Amino acid sequence: MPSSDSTSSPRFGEFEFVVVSNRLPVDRVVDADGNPSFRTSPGGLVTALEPVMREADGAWVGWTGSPDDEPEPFENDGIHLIPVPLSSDDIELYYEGFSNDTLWPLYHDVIAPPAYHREWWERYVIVNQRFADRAAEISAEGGTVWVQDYQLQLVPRMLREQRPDLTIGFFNHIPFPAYGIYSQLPWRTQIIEGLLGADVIGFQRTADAGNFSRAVRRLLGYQARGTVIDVPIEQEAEVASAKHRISTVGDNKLVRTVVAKAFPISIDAASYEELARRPDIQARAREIREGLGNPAVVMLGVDRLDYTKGIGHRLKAFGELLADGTIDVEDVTLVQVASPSRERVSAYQQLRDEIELTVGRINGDYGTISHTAISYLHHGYPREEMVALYLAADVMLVTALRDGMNLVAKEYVASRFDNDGVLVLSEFAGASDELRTALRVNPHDIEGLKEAILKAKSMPRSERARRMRAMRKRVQENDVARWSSSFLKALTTPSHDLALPKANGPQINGSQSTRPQITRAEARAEERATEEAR
Ligand SMILES: O=P(O)(O)OC[C@H]1O[C@H](O[C@H]2O[C@H](CO)[C@@H](O)[C@H](O)[C@H]2O)[C@H](O)[C@@H](O)[C@@H]1O
Ligand SMILES: O=c1ccn([C@@H]2O[C@H](COP(=O)(O)OP(=O)(O)O)[C@@H](O)[C@H]2O)c(=O)[nH]1
Repeated sequence: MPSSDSTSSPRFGEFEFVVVSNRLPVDRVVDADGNPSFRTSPGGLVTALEPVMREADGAWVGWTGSPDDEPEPFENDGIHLIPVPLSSDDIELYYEGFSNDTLWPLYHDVIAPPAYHREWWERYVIVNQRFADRAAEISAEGGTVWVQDYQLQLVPRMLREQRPDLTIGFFNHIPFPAYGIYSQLPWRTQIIEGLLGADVIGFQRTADAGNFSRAVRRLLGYQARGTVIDVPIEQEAEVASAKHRISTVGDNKLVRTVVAKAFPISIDAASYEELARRPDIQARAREIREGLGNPAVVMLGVDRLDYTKGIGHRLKAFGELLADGTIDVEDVTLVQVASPSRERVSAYQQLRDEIELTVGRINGDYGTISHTAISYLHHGYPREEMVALYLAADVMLVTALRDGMNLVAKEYVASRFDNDGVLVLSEFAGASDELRTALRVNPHDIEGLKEAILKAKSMPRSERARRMRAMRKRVQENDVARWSSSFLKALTTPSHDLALPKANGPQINGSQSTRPQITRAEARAEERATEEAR
């Protein structure tokens, strides 16, 4: 595999295409003799990027998931994996602290209070620099780097400072909050500046992209019209190396154009359908129902045990329906998978206690010897078991209070090749922008949630099929391969071709500027559309 030799300090690495994410897409496996090794984990992102990776001989930079682990770069399934070490202190301060106890609650509309600690921020900067240095070291001249998610928001700028020759993309998998919330962050300007190092910044929803552009206008005063933001040039080198994104505005001032736009992520829909059609998985789905005592209706929730997922609201609605006798424990069972997550962060420990107390109470109050109201599973399951659960479930409950996308909703739809099953979907999950024929709910409205659960339970077959067909079409058409290809296309397309109408712009180097002009009315219309999408 290509490697950079530190003794000769090459200016450029050899990889034309590099993905950078907090975690590498690998699982640690230990063989019979106790020897550890890594196996590529079959996530959607890997599936989507595998063909691009192979074609471009790409590399993936990230953490292996274990503290103080620094294996040599290795190759797996045609992907070069470049580990970045994180010490126990880094994990505590950068990952559990700043990423998951500051940014995560802040970006999810302060459902839980974010904690602001200068020590966490300082480590976030140090660790981001480590990821940026590694990516800078291995990227080929003029290559493309795609940075993933909120843990690494400073990487784009850090990378550009070292390597202005690179084309840099960033995708934010979680929401970007409204300015009134975002502005709490003591380091709000540094984060925005970090992100603006990218050429294209992708968000899950149009509303997220709008929130980001407004934050840029408020904090930095840069022009942000439509999906294009003008960023003043800082380095001469940028002008030569990023020609297709350089433009002039106002008094012949040079700017670099940055696109901030929605690219809703998806799943490898075909692979879910393939699994769902397998006889052994269908047999497992029947076995699951039998194991539950063959209730007339099986409801399902699948979430990381996270306060953003609205598990408590779902349990409250379900418990009240049992309490008022509208549903009967003999007829309806709720299976709740709550996979362990971020277990050292106190908000997550507290949530686990609350949820498990509630489940225990509901089961104690309404369960019978032969029927349990809630089958609660604090485990993570492999994909085959997930699909069996999706097939076994008459009703899928996704009641997130705020969620970037929620892939579970899309996986349920992709698995239901029988055009059956009802999806109850929170309007606060990114998926609700696309899955318009789901039963959409506001999870804070417990009465509304109860009504939706009852409606789902008794929905006629023809209506279930009509709604499911429309959602399946959407998920099949907009799968994860489309997501990655549309993002990468945006990254290599001049910004004016992406979003804005053509107009007569100023001249640069004797040629037409790449920066088109839009009228005030067009800018206002774009703002209105963004507000409406929210
Ligand atoms: O790595 P962890 O701390 O264990 O957390 C798991 C991942 O959770 C987040 O997922 C988000 O991305 C999904 C795909 O785009 C999206 O559907 C979901 O709504 C988001 O919450 C997180 O963004 C990842 O970085 C974590 O690895
Ligand atoms: O026991 C489990 C629970 C969840 N998942 C997967 O974890 C992902 C969860 O993604 P989502 O976007 O719904 O939420 P996130 O956890 O990323 O916030 C989905 O692909 C699920 O199939 C899984 O493989 N096993």
